[in-house]
Amino acid sequence: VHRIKMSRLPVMSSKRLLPGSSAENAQEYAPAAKKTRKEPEPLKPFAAATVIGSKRPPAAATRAGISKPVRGAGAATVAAGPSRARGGNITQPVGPGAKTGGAGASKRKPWDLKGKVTDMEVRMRNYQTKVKSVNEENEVLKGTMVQNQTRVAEMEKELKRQREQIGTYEKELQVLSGIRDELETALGEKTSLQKELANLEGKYKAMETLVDSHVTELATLKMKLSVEESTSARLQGTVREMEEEVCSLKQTVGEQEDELHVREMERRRLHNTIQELKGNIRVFCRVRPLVGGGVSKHIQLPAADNKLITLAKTEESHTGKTMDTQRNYSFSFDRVFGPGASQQEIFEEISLLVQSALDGYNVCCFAYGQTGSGKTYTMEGDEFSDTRGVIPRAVQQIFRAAEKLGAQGWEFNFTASFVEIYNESLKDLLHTGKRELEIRKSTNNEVTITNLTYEKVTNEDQVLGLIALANQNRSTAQTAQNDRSSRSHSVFQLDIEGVNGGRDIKCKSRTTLCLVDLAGSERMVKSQSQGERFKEMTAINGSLSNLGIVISALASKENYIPYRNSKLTYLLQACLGGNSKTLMFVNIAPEPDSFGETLNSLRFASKVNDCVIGTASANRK
Ligand SMILES: Nc1ncnc2c1ncn2[C@@H]1O[C@H](COP(=O)(O)OP(=O)(O)OP(=O)(O)O)[C@@H](O)[C@H]1O
Repeated sequence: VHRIKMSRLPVMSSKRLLPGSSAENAQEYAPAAKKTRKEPEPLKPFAAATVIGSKRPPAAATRAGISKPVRGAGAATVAAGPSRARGGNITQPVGPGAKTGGAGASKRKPWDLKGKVTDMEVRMRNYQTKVKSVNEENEVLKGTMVQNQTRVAEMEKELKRQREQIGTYEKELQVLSGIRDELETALGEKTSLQKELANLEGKYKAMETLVDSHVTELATLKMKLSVEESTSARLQGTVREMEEEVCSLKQTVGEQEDELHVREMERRRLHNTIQELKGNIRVFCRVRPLVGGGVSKHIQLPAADNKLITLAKTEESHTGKTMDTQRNYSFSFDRVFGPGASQQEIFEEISLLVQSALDGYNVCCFAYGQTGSGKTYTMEGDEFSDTRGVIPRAVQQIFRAAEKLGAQGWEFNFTASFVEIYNESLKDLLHTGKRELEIRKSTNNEVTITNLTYEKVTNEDQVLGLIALANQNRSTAQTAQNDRSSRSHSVFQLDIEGVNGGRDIKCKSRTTLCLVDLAGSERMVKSQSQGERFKEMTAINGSLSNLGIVISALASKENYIPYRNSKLTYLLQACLGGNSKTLMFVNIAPEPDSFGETLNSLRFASKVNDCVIGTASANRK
């Protein structure tokens, strides 16, 4: 308030004051008037502070100056008023004094120079005091400035340190950011691991449940086991008893096996004796039924005897004066089968002979007779079980008997072959291509054919398959040449090799079961036979008559047996010798117009029947 009043004073006084003094007053107070309108300068407060409390510590003033310079200045300026007011002789004379002085100056008489000088001296002293105070303020400010400069230097140092610190922090921050990234990755991993853990925990729980159930099961099983163990202990006792029993039974079985073997050997001996008594070559006669049914008048088969057959022929009187005469031709064979005999009946008679093949004897069975007399039917038969012929039945019997003998320690190997002899040349019926076949005789008198298929067989079905193949190959050849099968011999051979290694005596046998379907035996009618037919007939007749010759040579124990005169006898020599059992079927056609051929066949068969070929001995080593 005082300052405002003071600032207005020079303005008012300028109009009133004398030119000389008013200029000084104007210079003195004009800045003060400006100061009230302008913002206070920064250093003012310090001056004011120094004036108000010069005894106050400079630090407080410094702090005030640094922190709030503008406001402080304001406060200091306001505070300066009273201090000046309290200054006594400055304010009093300037305020009221101004009024007074002004009034005094204006009231001083122009001549009152002394008064004016006094006023001027008062003013002068005021100014001096003010200058002194300003100088003191200046000194304080200088000190403060030095302090501030030191402070600024410190601050700069601090700033620099802070910056370095910031740099360090930034680096640390970078490191920390890296660590943060790692942490984030680790966190991600942690999350996935937590999930996995949760999953595993679930599984673990499931496993625990499973384990619990297994533990329960185990407990149950343990209980069962203990029960079983006690049962087992009981059973072990029983087993021991049974083992002892089995031991004694084994001993008994061994003894019985030995006995069985002795009996088996005895059976074989007796079987052979029976065969010998029956003759090593036997002839069965079989009469085919008439094609249209009915009974044949010229063939008589006495009902009481199944060994006789009589052919009756009525001869007309040439002159007509005498009665017609009847000639009977009677033949006796080991067995005669009438037209009603079944395939089964036929086989029963020869099954004993087939058994001989397993007992170590060569066996040969062949069918002789004119074309259409029933040779193929007898040997092969039809494919149905009831009408099956000798070959399939013999094969079945052989394999069944071999299986039974297997229980007594016998092991058998079988080899099958099927060959056709046509026009004195050989054909492999188990092979479709053409091959050069040659009959060879080894040093140990074994007869083999070079290039022939010898098929290893282990069961009946395999053999039947081979027979079917042979028939197929034979019928193919038949289509090329009419009625070829009637004009060729077919020879089925089953080589049997048996070993009994289980006993002290090693029994080994090698035999052949030979089943032959001969060519038609009808004689050659010279006028009708020409070219190929003539050649065929010559070959057939030659081989069949040589068969007869060989058999009678064997019967009369001649030194030389002409086996090599025909392929048939050469091939069958092992089965026709003294070491074999031979069965011949003579097949008869019942038609009257076959009378001549029938008589011829029966005569041939009768000759064979009369032969007694030496005693056969088993092929055992
Ligand atoms: N005992 C029989 N019972 C019924 N039918 C038979 C009998 N014997 C033969 N036959 C029939 O007579 C016909 C001629 O028989 P088969 O073919 O066996 O004579 P084959 O002597 O073998 O003649 P080939 O010399 O031409 O071969 C055939 O149809 C056959 O089925």
